[in-house]
Amino acid sequence: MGEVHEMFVDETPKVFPVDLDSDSGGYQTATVLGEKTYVFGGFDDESTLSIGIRILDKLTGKWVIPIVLGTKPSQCKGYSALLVNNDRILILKRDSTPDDCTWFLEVDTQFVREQKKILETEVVAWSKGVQGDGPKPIVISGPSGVGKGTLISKLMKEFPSNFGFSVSHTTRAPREKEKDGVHYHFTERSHMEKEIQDGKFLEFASVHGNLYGTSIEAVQVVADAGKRCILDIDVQGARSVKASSLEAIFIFISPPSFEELEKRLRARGTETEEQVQKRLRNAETELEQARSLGLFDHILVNDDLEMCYEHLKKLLDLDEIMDASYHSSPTMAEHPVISSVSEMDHKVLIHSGNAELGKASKSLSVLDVSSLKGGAPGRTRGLNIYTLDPYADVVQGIKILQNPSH
Ligand SMILES: Nc1ncnc2c1ncn2[C@@H]1O[C@H](COP(=O)(O)OP(=O)(O)OP(=O)(O)O)[C@@H](O)[C@H]1O
Ligand SMILES: Nc1nc2c(ncn2[C@@H]2O[C@H](COP(=O)(O)O)[C@@H](O)[C@H]2O)c(=O)[nH]1
Repeated sequence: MGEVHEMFVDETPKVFPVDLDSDSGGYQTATVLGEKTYVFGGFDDESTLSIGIRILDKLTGKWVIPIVLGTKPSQCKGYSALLVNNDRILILKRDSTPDDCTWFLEVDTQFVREQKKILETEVVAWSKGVQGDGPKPIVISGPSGVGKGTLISKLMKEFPSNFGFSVSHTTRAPREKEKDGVHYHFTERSHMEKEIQDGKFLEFASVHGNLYGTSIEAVQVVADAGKRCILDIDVQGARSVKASSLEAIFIFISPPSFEELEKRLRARGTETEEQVQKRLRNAETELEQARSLGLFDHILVNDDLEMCYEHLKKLLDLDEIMDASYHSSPTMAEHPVISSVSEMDHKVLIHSGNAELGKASKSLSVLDVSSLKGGAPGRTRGLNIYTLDPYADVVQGIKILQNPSH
């Protein structure tokens, strides 16, 4: 056995009730990170907890209501909260199903820091935990007319429950068969510019004379549906995503020749001659950038459509996706009654059990948070949870000391 660490298991939760003000309701918890204390909780009615958040800044002595990004967990009867990795608070919902039990409130992750800069105020972001290496979002780029949309449609049609399309915003006018909210969110430039300023976009770019962008919500909606997100964005957008906290796979679709690209773009018949010329000029730059930037993980040539589609499926490892644990959350008991959580060396010890049911109901799980991936917007992947013998003294290199007061 390797080195044995001592871990003191404190049966009292690492969260404490806070008396804020009378109208905020009963159960609240506080977690301290540096000069800030994150307080959340509060009952909506007598039995369920809705998680509202406020921050006490020790330096100013003032309470701040942060901007809360992401989809928050549904109401619950209680929760345990614990700061992990010094950048997010792990929330374990009590009496929840395993796939809705593990959440993170990101308070100082890369994504949150970026948003704080943009919004110039306090920001926190919710992210749901998923076990294992759930598949990454897919960014598909390539010149206009190369067939990105055609390939994505095929993928969504064949695997409707696996993939979800990130519906972008654009200031360009809708084409004849395009539907608002399905193909794009068609929007006024001034409105989109305001939303960009308000930090609602993960990325945006001026493409062929119009503004296009991926909102944080567009990505979140797909993750909330338990699906793998596909983004159809230009090379500038792909660069922004690469620089952001969204971990994705980057695929560039290339035409077999420039002549063929021109032919497809004209045959589609959706652009004016002037627009076609502009798109072709931009295609040259995009093709050049795809080769030189080292941004893309894969470059696929879309010559024969069926062949290209087969290659796409192969590189996305679709067989593996079918088995992937993307939909599953940590393997904890159904509706665990968590009695305490504590952390050491990126391992969170979770004691569950029901006092009324006695010893037999006790269980001890370890949640390894050492290699979390992704996060808001979307999902926190890479959770690893396993169950231990709650009465063992030494398990997996951790010496467990029971709290003498219990
Ligand atoms: N392999 C292929 N061979 C021949 N035609 C193709 C092939 N792939 C797509 N097309 C056709 O090319 C045209 C452009 O395809 P599509 O609209 O999917 O391109 P796109 O890359 O999504 O363009 P944009 O970026 O402008 O949205 C369509 O008419 C489509 O049917
Ligand atoms: N940077 C972004 N580019 C986007 C986004 N949505 C679409 N696009 C790209 O725009 C061009 C033109 O699209 P079209 O529908 O007008 O033909 C194409 O290359 C798309 O990939 C976005 O959100 N961000």
